[in-house]
Amino acid sequence: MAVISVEDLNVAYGNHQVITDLSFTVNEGDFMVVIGENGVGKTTLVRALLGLLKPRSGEIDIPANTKIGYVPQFRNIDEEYPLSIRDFVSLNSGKGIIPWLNKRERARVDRMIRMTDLTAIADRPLGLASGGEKQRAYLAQALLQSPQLLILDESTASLDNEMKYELLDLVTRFQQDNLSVMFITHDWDLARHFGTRFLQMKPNGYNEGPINELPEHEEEE
Ligand SMILES: Nc1ncnc2c1ncn2[C@@H]1O[C@H](COP(=O)(O)OP(=O)(O)OP(=O)(O)O)[C@@H](O)[C@H]1O
Repeated sequence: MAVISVEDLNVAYGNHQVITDLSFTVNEGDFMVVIGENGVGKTTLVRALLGLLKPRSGEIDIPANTKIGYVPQFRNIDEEYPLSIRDFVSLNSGKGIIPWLNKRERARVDRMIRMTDLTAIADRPLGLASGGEKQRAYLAQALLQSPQLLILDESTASLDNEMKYELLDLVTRFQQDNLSVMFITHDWDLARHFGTRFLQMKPNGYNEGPINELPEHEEEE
């Protein structure tokens, strides 16, 4: 079953056409890698999928019961950021932060913190966490609502290589709960390692297919 299907999508900023006649589908259980060079329109696509940008034309079809979790590009959080990791994850409960959560909601937050290996540091301010810990906190926050689709927007860009693999390994653990993933990247090694399907965005068109059909990486003109 499709969790997102896109047909003939066109997105522009004023006169600057960024996405032209793009069609693709993400099905249940896919780890869809969206790959392409800088400036090709990957983030623009994500913004359109999240409803933050109105397409010029085309269809974005997301079934009514599909929730989307979103892990943004890594942003450095100020050391003085006051919320603890647990409070930061709780922000996505729709109820504000602990202690106003009920017992069930609190148990849910704790479970998510456990599943992202953050239990030992859950009371530490997020601002003092390492890059990888911050990413896991974003992941826990995004997964708190049990989304059917998780969009990771270059979330690994500022992590070192080992941490990138760790974070995505963790994401694949959640896939066993029928989570579909859309991973936006320009890292070809990560794409091949974790992807089951790919959408390649190029200045002159798009390719979609199973990951074993992802072409060799060539520098684009
Ligand atoms: N708000 C905006 N107004 C005008 N042009 C924009 C805006 N945001 C992005 N663009 C342009 O749209 C094009 C696509 O940008 P986008 O950020 O979607 O690319 P990307 O593939 O995500 O790039 P990167 O890999 O560098 O993050 C670029 O030429 C960019 O300069």
